[in-house]
Amino acid sequence: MIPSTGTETRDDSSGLGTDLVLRASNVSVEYAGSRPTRAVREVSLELRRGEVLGIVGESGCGKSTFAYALTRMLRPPARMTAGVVEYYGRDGEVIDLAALSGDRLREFRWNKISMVFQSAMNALNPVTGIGSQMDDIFRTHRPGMDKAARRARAGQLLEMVGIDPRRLRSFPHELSGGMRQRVVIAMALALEPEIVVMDEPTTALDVLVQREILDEVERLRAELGFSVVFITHDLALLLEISDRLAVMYAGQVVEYAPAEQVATEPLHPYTRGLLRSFPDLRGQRREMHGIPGNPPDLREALVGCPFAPRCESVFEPCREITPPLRAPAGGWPVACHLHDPAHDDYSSEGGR
Ligand SMILES: Nc1ncnc2c1ncn2[C@@H]1O[C@H](COP(=O)(O)OP(=O)(O)OP(=O)(O)O)[C@@H](O)[C@H]1O
Repeated sequence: MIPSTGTETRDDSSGLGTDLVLRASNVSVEYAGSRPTRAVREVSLELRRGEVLGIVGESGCGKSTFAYALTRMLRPPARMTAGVVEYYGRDGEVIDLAALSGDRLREFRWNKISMVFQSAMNALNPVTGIGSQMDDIFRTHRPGMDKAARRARAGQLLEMVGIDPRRLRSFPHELSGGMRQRVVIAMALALEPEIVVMDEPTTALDVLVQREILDEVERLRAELGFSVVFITHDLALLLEISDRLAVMYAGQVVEYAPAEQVATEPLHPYTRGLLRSFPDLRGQRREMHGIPGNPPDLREALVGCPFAPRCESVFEPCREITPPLRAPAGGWPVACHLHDPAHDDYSSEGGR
């Protein structure tokens, strides 16, 4: 067991603590089948109190599967085949999520960690009013609350995400997509969790609504102090909202760094490719170049660097040796031979 971090300090004035709240160590997930899909491969990430950790990568690189593993929501045929996910409480308690089941797991999920998915419609029950869905959360998890208190709190939560509390009487189909997603966010925050995992929460919405909701999430995070794991394929967006960023490719983390470092000096050729694939949100126009080719089939055994077939800087070791995620001197973790001093001879010969 990893020791508790209860002695670490916290800077409450900035709202961004330095202590851990969640740690994934060497997590691997497989989808069973005649040829199993190794969707997540030995991923280790840490989430600190109050921070936004962004996870980015193209479709199919394992982001959602990892999010499900973090929240103990994997369902067969998915199975966590290795690794540990641990929650670090404020009081120094450490909980291995694998040890939770039944009521304890349900309780943990709403009280400590909650999840917001891309499709609000899937998260809401279409035949039940918003008010009664919110009421259910309190009835289940706060049995001491009476009806009036539950109703007042539900109204307060809607107001918090910018929705008129009279909407408690509405059904999901009577709300716009943006409003539904706000309702889902309000529900995720209902029990004041310490961690909110958001998987493409605004992708289905138009750009203006997306912007409003992201501003709202940022405001709430500053106010309530929860941590966010934010998953998307949109790197430009993540650079704006994240403190740190993990870039995933083929089930692995290939770069893990503070967002401003990724924005200004990305190390991995894949990260550089992603940066070139999106327009700059700060208004600078630049030509967009997608990354040619496709991510590998995760049912195949991968030899060497999984990005090598698409990499503009590929050199000798890449096709044979899988680069480990390692921080070069003065740098941050990156899985690329270009940044491994052992290969300096090759990489200086034009690899970059
Ligand atoms: N239910 C499933 N059964 C089998 N394989 C699956 C299942 N769900 C996902 N996969 C596979 O797992 C791999 C990772 O998928 P995952 O959805 O986690 O990636 P992602 O990065 O979140 O992509 P997206 O952005 O499209 O959601 C892919 O190869 C995908 O085909």
